[in-house]
Amino acid sequence: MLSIASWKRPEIAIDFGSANLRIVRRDAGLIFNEPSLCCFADFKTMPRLVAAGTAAQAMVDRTPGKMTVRRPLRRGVLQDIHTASELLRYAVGAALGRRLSRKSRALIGVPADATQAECRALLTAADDAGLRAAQLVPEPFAAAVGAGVRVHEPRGALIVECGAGITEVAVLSLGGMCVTRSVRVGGAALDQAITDYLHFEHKMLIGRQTAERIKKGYTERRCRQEALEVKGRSLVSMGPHSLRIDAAELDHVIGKHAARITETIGEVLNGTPPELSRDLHMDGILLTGGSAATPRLREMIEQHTGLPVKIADDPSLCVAQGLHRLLQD
Ligand SMILES: Nc1ncnc2c1ncn2[C@@H]1O[C@H](COP(=O)(O)OP(=O)(O)OP(=O)(O)O)[C@@H](O)[C@H]1O
Repeated sequence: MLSIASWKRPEIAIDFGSANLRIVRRDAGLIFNEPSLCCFADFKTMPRLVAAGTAAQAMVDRTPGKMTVRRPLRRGVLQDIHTASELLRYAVGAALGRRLSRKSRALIGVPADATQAECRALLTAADDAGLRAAQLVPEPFAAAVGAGVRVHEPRGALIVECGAGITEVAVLSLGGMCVTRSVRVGGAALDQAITDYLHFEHKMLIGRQTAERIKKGYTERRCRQEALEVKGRSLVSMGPHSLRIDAAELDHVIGKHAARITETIGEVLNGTPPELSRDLHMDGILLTGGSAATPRLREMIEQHTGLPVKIADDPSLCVAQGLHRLLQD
């Protein structure tokens, strides 16, 4: 990873997530925020981009045989360089216009524990998309900056960046990361757990977008303990079907998912030097990322660690906002 201080000022920064791609410009802030998706025709033979971002999301699980919707990242890391460079080219073009995009230098967020091969793949995709000399920034660091943590002070701060594909836990102090761990689960794994639960317990098939809608609906209704209506296909009658599920049923699914995250936080706390631990006891834990709002996650972290837990303002935008501040430094 290159040092930010050695960088000739980049003009844009990219939060390239498993679920969403966000671009910020130094002088204008957030200028692009769309799903990380591309739809191709004839992907295996001669791939042709049909749609990207929001337009591609409308096509998920609705494509005919010749078309396929692809995600460039899975579990926080790049899996498909071609799709990634197509999406970056589309996003940078949409955000900046074609002429400008070809000359742009960029800062790109990357998981703190990404391997060298994963970092190289991301840089190759950026280069293929026409971006010059991209520089990588660890996402938990960017998230902390975006959430307003004074990262350069000699004081420990514990950040849990809860994304769609990966959850990263980091203790920061003096402008660096002292202890980091990640677990390759996030909001997408929770959507899958909800899908599996309905399949096995209610004999009902639902799509990925429905699972995500159920999760978000549950976030809103849980405090009122309201039941949720779910629509899908019955595995018994094989036809369209709807049913009502109680918030308590989803509590159980979410509890199992959140346990993997609390375990990772426990490992980080166990590996944190005593002076930093003292700071964490006073300041608690800060949750960032779109999945920070997941019900029970905050409660379970509080119960498991005994530390106070806060959710950042606009948690899903913390990485992008942090990258924006780093562009201005
Ligand atoms: N209100 C909500 N309740 C629960 N989950 C939510 C809510 N809003 C968004 N999410 C989830 O947040 C995730 C997206 O968060 P974010 O944009 O931070 O991820 P990302 O940066 O694309 O992923 P990653 O960093 O893991 O690669 C999705 O899984 C989405 O379902």
